[in-house]
Amino acid sequence: MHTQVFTYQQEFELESGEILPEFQLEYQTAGKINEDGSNIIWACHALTGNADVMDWWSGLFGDNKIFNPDEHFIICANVLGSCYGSTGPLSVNPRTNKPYYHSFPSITIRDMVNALDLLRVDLGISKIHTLIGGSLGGQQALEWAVKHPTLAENLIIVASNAKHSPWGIAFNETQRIAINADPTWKEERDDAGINGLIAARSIAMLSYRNYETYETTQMDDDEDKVNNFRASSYQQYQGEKLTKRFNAYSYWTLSKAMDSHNLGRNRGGLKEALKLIKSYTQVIGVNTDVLFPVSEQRFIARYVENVTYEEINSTYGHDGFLVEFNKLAKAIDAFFKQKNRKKLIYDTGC
Ligand SMILES: CC(=O)SCCNC(=O)CCNC(=O)[C@H](O)C(C)(C)COP(=O)(O)OP(=O)(O)OC[C@H]1O[C@@H](n2cnc3c(N)ncnc32)[C@H](O)[C@@H]1OP(=O)(O)O
Ligand SMILES: N[C@@H](CCO)C(=O)O
Repeated sequence: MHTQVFTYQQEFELESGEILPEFQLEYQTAGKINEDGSNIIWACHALTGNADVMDWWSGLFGDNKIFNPDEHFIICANVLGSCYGSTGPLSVNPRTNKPYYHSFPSITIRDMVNALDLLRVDLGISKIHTLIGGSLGGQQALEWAVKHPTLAENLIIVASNAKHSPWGIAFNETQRIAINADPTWKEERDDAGINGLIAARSIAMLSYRNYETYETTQMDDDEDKVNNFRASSYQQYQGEKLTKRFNAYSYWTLSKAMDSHNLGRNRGGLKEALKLIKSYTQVIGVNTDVLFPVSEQRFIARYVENVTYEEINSTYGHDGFLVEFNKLAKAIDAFFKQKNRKKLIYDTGC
């Protein structure tokens, strides 16, 4: 994929009323936009993902895959607040010439989408063939489809929700409590709260997987064991692994953004907001997802007008949306082949 950076050199007002003096988004593209601009696939990434969608969603995006650079123009941008080239807490605040660190403002899913939309306009993109996202990425895609009902012809939402749940917020808060308990978190340095982040990711894994996943992958063979269990080293390993590619500030910022997600805010409620979506929509749930349970995807499907709902079976829980490539590809293929689809190509003009 081809990596580029979009810089918005004006003040950017956040939902909170706070101002970012400017921001940048790192994004990656593959393939070429066709003559009538009808082949654009825009992917939105999850919490710790990045713009390289052909890497983390390699079963769906790539040569000979359902979304491929021969047929499509594929684009994915790293979200505002993250740490893969877009403006986030470790970026230098142009007003102080120092990293933002703890002074980085709170951002919401709407702020993320407003930033993505400025990138879209800058690229002269007025219609999207398919807007797709999972988890936090699905929250962005839904928000974008509500904000601009005629932008995307197709909308694919995987393992996501219309409003973040008390259960999801509780998981996120518990992870932030772990970060806050790290004495270094109060400091102003790149790796502040890093041990807290290890604990946070370890806690998060329990919501991304489930009892059966651990039974299947982390059962010890040695029945005589009383210590050093596989499940323990797995939790340690996953926590430490994240610290090699993420920081506690972005983790905090993005988990707070996830908590903020509510399509119905200032729109007369969730049902009214979901009814605004005009895209052909496919909502996909993973049957064992305990973090974004299928009741949340069914709720979305109940109120969006042109919608199909698909549930995939997986032992992976929430992370199923990142690993069950064959099942996802099959479901998406069936969605595109649905009969009686009217041709709906929108053009918003830019
Ligand atoms: C620069 C980058 O890395 S970009 C990455 C972009 N990130 C994303 O896209 C975020 C989304 N991705 C994810 O959340 C994850 O990668 C997933 C869900 C897709 C897959 O999770 P994984 O951690 O790769 O899979 P899984 O849970 O099976 O764990 C496998 C790892 O745990 C290790 N492991 C498994 N069991 C144990 C154990 N008992 N003790 C210690 N380590 C263990 C494996 O050796 C393997 O290590 P590796 O990742 O270094 O190869
Ligand atoms: N494994 C995913 C979980 C959030 O959906 C991630 O790290 O982004």
